[in-house]
Amino acid sequence: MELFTYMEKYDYEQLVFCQDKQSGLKAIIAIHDTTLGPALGGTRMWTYASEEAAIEDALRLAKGMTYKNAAAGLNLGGGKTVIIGDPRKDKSEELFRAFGRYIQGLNGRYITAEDVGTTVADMDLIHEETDFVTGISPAFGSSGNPSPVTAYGVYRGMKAAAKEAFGSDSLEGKVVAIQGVGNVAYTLCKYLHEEGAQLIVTDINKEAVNRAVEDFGAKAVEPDEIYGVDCDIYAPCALGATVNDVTIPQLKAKVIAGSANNQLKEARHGDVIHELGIVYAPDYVINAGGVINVADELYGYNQERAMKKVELIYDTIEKVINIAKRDRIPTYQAADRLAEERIEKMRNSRSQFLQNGQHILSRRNK
Ligand SMILES: NC(=O)c1ccc[n+]([C@@H]2O[C@H](COP(=O)([O-])OP(=O)(O)OC[C@H]3O[C@@H](n4cnc5c(N)ncnc54)[C@H](O)[C@@H]3O)[C@@H](O)[C@H]2O)c1
Ligand SMILES: CC(C)C[C@H](N)C(=O)O
Repeated sequence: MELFTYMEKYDYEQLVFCQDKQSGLKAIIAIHDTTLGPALGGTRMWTYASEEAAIEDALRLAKGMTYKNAAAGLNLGGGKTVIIGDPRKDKSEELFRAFGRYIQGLNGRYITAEDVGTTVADMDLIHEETDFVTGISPAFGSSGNPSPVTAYGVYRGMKAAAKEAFGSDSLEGKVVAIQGVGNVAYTLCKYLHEEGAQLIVTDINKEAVNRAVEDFGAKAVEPDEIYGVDCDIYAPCALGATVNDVTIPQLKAKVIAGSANNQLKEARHGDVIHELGIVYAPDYVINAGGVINVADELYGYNQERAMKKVELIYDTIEKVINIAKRDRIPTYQAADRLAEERIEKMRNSRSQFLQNGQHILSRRNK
């Protein structure tokens, strides 16, 4: 990959390579856009097939955070880190503290949090070296694990999408097919069960499936059966790219609404489901609950205030659907339009983030 050509094409600001021999740290911090404020995005720890694959992932995820944060109405830009390593074997205090020092070196241009492969305990170690980390333990007055809050946002967004598809936002009696019942989807199942939805679940982890069956009376199916089940709503909550040429012809759902990042394998799959009349709740809009929650730490964390903001994902999904109808475009394009318009409108107020030398983060700890 010609890095500068790529960065110029998609307008990335900065790419930081971090190497620490003693701890084994190899990390890439990608900062896509700080027009709206400092770049906030999680740290993913993963065993990548190659260094190029890790760089590509960091770049792609960072740009996704620019759009997620903008569409969520946050005054934050987009960035992301990937740490190359196996989260089951390669974690250590030295590694996360070394990483924390690199973040500190960016002096607030980038703020991190959890992502796939990292936990609250890891964020606490990073916090030993820097204040530019969120999703740390409630013991520090912070917000902790973002997953349950992400689930609440997905639940709210699913209701808004259901309203468009079925004429009512009630999920009572609706059949929801959930792919992956991990951290986010377990709590999502709880909300759906409480509202009287019927659940069909799958996971490659049998324990996770059994828990959903026992706790919420869910019906279990094999992983490759989930796409073709009779259901009203398909909720991808495991991997990306599950809306593709192979799965779309199997889908019976009228709504796609789940937590996974990058659900459409390619943009054109968003066009195909639009043509089929499926209401798609764009992934980065519906799964913004976690980032909205951790971002509230920057103002001194208040759970009630954060949950109120997350509740508004319902309204944002409605707004996206209305833009899609108004402009006769698929919802994934409408979401991009919403995010890009906000960034453009705010571009001129950029200097205000450093007005009188005051950074947005100076509000923290007050
Ligand atoms: N945790 C958050 O706050 C958050 C925020 C935004 C987006 N997301 C996205 O939501 C998704 C779920 O996140 P999570 O934190 O719940 O992760 P998780 O790892 O706890 O859960 C994912 C589950 O999917 C299962 N899975 C993996 N491959 C599968 C397959 N082929 N078929 C069926 N199940 C499979 C795993 O066994 C696991 O139980 C991820 O894509 C993540 O990027 C999470
Ligand atoms: C900042 C994090 C809580 C963000 C989360 N990992 C996401 O993809 O939205």
